Amino acid sequence: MSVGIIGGTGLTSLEGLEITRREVVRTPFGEPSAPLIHGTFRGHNITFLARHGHSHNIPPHQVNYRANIWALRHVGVDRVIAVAAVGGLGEAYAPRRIAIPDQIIDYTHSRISTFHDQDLEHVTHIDFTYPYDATVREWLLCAARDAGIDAVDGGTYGATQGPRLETAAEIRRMRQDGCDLVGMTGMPEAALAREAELRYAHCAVVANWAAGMGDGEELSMDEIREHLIHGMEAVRKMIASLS
Ligand SMILES: CSC[C@H]1O[C@H](OP(=O)(O)O)[C@H](O)[C@@H]1O
Ligand code: HPA
Repeated sequence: MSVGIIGGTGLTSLEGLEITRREVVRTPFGEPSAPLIHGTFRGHNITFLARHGHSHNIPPHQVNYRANIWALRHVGVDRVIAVAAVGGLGEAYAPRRIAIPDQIIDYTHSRISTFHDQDLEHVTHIDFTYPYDATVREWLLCAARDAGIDAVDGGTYGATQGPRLETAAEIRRMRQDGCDLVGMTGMPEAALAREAELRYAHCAVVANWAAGMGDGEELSMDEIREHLIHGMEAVRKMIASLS
């Protein structure tokens, strides 16, 4: 089994990964965000990819999601853990909490969201009723339990276009829609992974209360960064506890 880890904000490299090789993959869809980093981590073969590039210079709406997913599949990855920073919308999703969401609502637009748009002979509709892979979700939840981390099992991830954060009214609407978490990169990444037949789940790290939640103050990037440092430490522990 080969595990792909897509690291987002706060996780541009995986500390503790014993690197064996860096690989620049060319894809029919252009350049992935960064070279793939192959290595081993506590007995697992891991391929790490920095979603926003190693120097974090690619904003969420400009990530080449197709190239990233294609590259992971090309090198033989079969499970993908997508680590993502999110805002929390509900009581259970407070800053620093880890959540393994089970649903998605997609509010993004103008992103290329399929591998199938060049197929002139067939129209392909993938099933996406349950957007995350059940086995990878359970694997992550077990790892969290083993690491002593109280991760939330479930939640709906609302994917927004970014790169700006949301307005308080947008977050109120998202709550009414049933969103628990908000981020900017969950789609089309998850749908492309499904099209590519990769087993994919999200490990969401709550970096802040979503806009207008919490104490109603404006969002502070310093606070977000601080929460993320703690949250990503928990993610590393979880990855170290994967069975
Ligand atoms: C305020 S940080 C916003 C930034 O963090 C998330 O990135 P990722 O999902 O790659 O961890 C969010 O989607 C935005 O890109
Ligand atoms: O509040 C947020 N909104 C969107 N993306 C995010 N990523 C971290 N926090 C947030």
